[in-house]
Amino acid sequence: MAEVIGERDGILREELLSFRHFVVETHSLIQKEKNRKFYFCRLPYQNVSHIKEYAGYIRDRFESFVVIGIGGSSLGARMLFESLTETNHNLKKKPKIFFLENVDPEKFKSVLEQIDIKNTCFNVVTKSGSTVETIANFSVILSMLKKELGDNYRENLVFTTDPEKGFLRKLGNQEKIKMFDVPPLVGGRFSVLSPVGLLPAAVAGIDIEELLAGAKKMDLVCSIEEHVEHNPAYLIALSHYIANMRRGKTISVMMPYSEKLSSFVDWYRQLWAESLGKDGLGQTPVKAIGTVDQHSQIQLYREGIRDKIITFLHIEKSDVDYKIPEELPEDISYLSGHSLHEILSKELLGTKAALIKSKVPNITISIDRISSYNIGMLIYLYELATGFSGYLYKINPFDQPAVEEGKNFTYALMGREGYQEKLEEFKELYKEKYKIEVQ
Ligand SMILES: O=P(O)(O)OC[C@H]1O[C@](O)(CO)[C@@H](O)[C@@H]1O
Repeated sequence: MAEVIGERDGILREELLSFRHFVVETHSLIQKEKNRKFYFCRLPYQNVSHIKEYAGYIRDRFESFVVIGIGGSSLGARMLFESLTETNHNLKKKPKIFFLENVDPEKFKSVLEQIDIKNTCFNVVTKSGSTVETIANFSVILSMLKKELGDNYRENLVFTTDPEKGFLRKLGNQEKIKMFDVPPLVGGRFSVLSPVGLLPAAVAGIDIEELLAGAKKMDLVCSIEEHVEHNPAYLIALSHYIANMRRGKTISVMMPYSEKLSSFVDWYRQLWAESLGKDGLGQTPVKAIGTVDQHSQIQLYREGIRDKIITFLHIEKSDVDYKIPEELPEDISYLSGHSLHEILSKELLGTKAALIKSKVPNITISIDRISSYNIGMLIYLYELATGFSGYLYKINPFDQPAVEEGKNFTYALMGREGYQEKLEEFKELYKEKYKIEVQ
């Protein structure tokens, strides 16, 4: 706040409160939109027994589980897996879980080397049913499965896709493959609490009901409280908006003091970037990890260009911890008897103090521990903050029109039917701009 870091960089309480009427109006619009644009708000209330049941079957039957998807069709599931299972899950537990996102042959090879394809369930996740990377990875796997298993290949597949539209749904219907629905009103980056994220999470042994309970709790907090200072989602949205539009903080750094929350930031990056980056507006989300990036980025954050607002994620208690011995040489005896997690927390406090001294705006979100419930709360918090931000920036946070152009050129280059005109446009562009003739 301005009272701590001054008015040039900090937010004035009056400034926040001046949005009071806007917040009340937007709050009631959001409540009305919960069966339409804000349908993701309904996901915490769904019945998940069918997901749990099928996940149970997969857990009993397969040694490995591979999610084939990209963007909103994988980041959420990966975030749940990496934050809520043991760090070395794949070394200790079954089924081992993998993610095939990119079309990078090296990555593909490394996954293949760690699985026995006959004992692996592949979850192909794509809302549109046609994303190039997903369909390409899937096609290679499909031919391998057919070679290994003949007609029984179907048993090793489960699709998560639109309930009616798209190539994958058509194929699933034809081939009688087990399928789960992506709710049509929920876009990829808001879909982690649907089967997109819940099936892989349940297969990994995560308590998905607790996850939804946390999201419900956050929905409750944010539904009854329309006062800007008491609604955490609106507070996050407004403080970022004011920092961006009135203080020039065009970059939002998210810095968890926890390696396990690294992919929470990957998920947040898509949510914030793809939802709000429109009409020349938005804020660039950046990942930093405490304490590691203290030794890499903090010089810039404190004394470099003043374009950042920083969110720290603090975990109060760690499920594991290691104590530093009492008997240490005098030079380092200040560490005696302390623990690793204690140092992590103190370094966060130290970094925060240093940023405050340099008048860098920052927010701290504390959770008592990394649990399904708390991650459910955080997911819902950021999804709602993003949806609310759409009203602040006066943009539609639920589409991604600018992503399509690159996809269309790729289709054209890959020779997809109906994209001949796009190919001509591509060739023309290269000729004109780069003086390169493309064949
Ligand atoms: O689920 P799909 O349709 O494969 O899309 C994957 C991702 O691709 C995007 O459309 C961007 O290209 C994201 O919005 C989406 O999450």
